[in-house]
Amino acid sequence: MSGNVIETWGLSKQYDGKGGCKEITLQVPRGTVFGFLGQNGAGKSTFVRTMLGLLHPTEGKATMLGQPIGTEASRRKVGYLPELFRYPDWLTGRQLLEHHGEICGLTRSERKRIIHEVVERVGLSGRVDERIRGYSKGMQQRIGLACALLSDPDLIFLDEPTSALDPIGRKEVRELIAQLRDQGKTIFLNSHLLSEMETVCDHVGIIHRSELVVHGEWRKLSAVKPQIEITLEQASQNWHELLPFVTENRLLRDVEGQTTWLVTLDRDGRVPALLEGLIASGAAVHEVVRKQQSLEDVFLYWVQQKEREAHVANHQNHV
Ligand SMILES: Nc1ncnc2c1ncn2[C@@H]1O[C@H](COP(=O)(O)OP(=O)(O)OP(=O)(O)O)[C@@H](O)[C@H]1O
Repeated sequence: MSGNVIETWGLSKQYDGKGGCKEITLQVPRGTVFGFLGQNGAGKSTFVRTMLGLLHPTEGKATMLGQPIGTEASRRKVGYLPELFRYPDWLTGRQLLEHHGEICGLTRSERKRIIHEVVERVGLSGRVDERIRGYSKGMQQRIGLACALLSDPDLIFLDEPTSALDPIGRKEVRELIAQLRDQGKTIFLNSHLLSEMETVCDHVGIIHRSELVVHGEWRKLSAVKPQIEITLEQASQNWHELLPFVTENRLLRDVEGQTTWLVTLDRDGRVPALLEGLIASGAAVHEVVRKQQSLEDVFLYWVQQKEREAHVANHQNHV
């Protein structure tokens, strides 16, 4: 098996030729937390459900843990927490886990040990013998997470795992995800909460209008549009016009003769030329700070890029 736990080649699942996900070619490396990002209706759930064999692809192929999707072997070491799944609420948390454990093929003694462990892990100790009917949304999400972990999976799909949790619960789930990754597990995470994804994900894939726009280590993807915060004195009014690689500039502060600008460069590696150009124009450079882009910046950049490409293609088709 390669170092990738998920590999897809032109995988599509469309509904009457529309929507869903289209021609997705993607690799998810083992031992990573992979964030799958997209707006509502972008195609995230369709992709996950197709990988899990719950939907049949309309085109392309894919493997999970080295096995073709749709087979029992591909799902054997996979856990899945669907978004806001409704569990039979007359059961207690423990009864639900017992049922899931049986389905996973765990023996009675394995169930006893593993249920104890996962309940501790998801922070439900002391509440597991209560009926699910009385659980808050956050507790229901925790019991769902416990179900997803029962079979000690190597690959875990979590669909919006923290949407119903309070800030402390979210932090606990982030820590749990990091622990699972440290044990060598791979976590495939669907979430709209980009600020949360940013702290926990190493790799991301961005899906827009059913198509994968880009995927990889998100901090490398952020290098596409470097931004610098720079503080100057005696800068000429039009300093940025003299430097063609400065694609955008915004005055952030003007304090006691020093102006601070947010400068966007056309590509990486331009900072020495920026400084040379500024000094040659007579400006004194007081401070240069590289701005780390947020995952939201990265997401918006790629989605807007995709929209621009679609607009140009549409325009050309109409000429
Ligand atoms: N059963 C279906 N029949 C027809 N169209 C569908 C079906 N399921 C999803 N779609 C369409 O496919 C597209 C992708 O939907 P999907 O649920 O995969 O998106 P998503 O990214 O998971 O959205 P969300 O974040 O809102 O859950 C949408 O346009 C949706 O309307």
